[in-house]
Amino acid sequence: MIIQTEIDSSEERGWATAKQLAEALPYIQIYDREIVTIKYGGHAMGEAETARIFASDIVLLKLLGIHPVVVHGGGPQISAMLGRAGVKSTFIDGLRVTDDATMEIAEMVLSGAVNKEIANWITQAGREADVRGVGLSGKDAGLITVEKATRIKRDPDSMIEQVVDLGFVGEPKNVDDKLLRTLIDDPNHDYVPVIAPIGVSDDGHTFNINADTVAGAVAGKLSAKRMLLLTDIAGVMDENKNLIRQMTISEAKGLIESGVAVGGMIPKLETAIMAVEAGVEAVVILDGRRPHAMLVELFTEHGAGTLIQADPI
Ligand SMILES: Nc1ncnc2c1ncn2[C@@H]1O[C@H](COP(=O)(O)OP(=O)(O)O)[C@@H](O)[C@H]1O
Ligand SMILES: CC(=O)N[C@@H](CCC(=O)OP(=O)(O)O)C(=O)O
Repeated sequence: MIIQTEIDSSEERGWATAKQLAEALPYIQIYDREIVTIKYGGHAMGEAETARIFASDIVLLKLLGIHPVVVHGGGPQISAMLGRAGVKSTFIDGLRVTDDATMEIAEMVLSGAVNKEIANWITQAGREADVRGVGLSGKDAGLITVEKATRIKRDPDSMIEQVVDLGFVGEPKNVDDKLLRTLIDDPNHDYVPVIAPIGVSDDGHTFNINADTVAGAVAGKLSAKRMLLLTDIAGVMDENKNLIRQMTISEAKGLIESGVAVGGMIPKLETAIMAVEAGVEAVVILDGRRPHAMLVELFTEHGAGTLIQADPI
C-alpha cells in the first residue's frame, strides 16, 4: 500500500531535483563540448561504492556534453603490491624512486589492474547509453614520450647541490593527442579515455610517471577547460591548516617554496602551475572521496576544493 504522505514527500523531492537541475543550466552551458581532464588519485579510489559513484558521475558528464578524459594514479595500490613482493619503496618530493623491479610491478598494477578496472566501471555505469571507458597507457599509440626525471637537492648546511637519480621516473616530453582526439571526436560513440601514468623514452624503455604530472601534460595538450585533481584531502591547506579556496599560480609557487606544501602536494601544485601556463583555464584540487565532488565543483556556484588560476594581468 502506498500512502498519501509518501507520495507527497517523493513528489517534493522530485520538484527539488528539477529545480537543482534547472539551476545547473548555466554551468552545463559553460562546459558544453569542452574537455575536462580528471586525475583520479589512488587514495581517492577508496571504497568500491565511491568508485562506482565516480564512474557514474563520469558517465553523467559525458551525457551532459562534456568530454571527460581520466588520468588515474594508484600509488597506494603499487605500494601494497611492492610490500607483498618484499620490495622497499622510497619517495623524493612525492616521486617514487623506481628501479627495474619497481617498474615491473608499477606497470602491472597501473596498466594491468587499475586502468582496466576504471575503464570497466565506466563502461558498466554507462551501459544503458553506450558510454564506454577505453583504457590506455602512455605506451599505446605513442601517447606519452618521456625523458628521465631528475631532482636537485641542496644540503642545508653546506648548501652544496646534488643531482638525485630517481631511476626509471619520467617527465612527459610529448603527449601525442591523435588517438585521444579520435576517441573524443568520434561522432557515433561516447568514448571516455582512461590513461595510466606510464610513458616510453625515445629508446623504448618504460618509465613510471607521477599521475598528477601526466594529468597536467594531457590537460595542457588538449587545452582542457578544467583539470580536476581528485585526492584524499578537501584541498590545499595554508600554514594554519585552513582550506585555501582560490589562489594564483604565483601563490601556488610560494606554497612550495615556503614548505607549506610538502610530499604528494608538490607534484600536484607543480602540475597545476604547468597546466595553467599551458593554457588550461583553471585547476581544482578537491576531495575525491566525497561522493559527487566533481558535480559540486562543475555545476554549483560555490564549487569544491582549491581553485588555481593564472595571475591577474
Ligand atoms: N599544504 C597542503 N595541503 C593539503 N595537503 C597537503 C599539503 N602538503 C602536503 N599535503 C599532503 O598531500 C596529500 C595528497 O597527495 P597524495 O597523497 O600524493 O595524493 P594522491 O594519492 O591523491 O595523489 C594530502 O593527503 C596531504 O597529506
Ligand atoms: C613516479 C611516481 O611517483 N609514480 C607514481 C605513479 C602512481 C601515482 O602517481 O599514483 P597516485 O596519484 O595515486 O599517487 C607511483 O609510483 O606511485
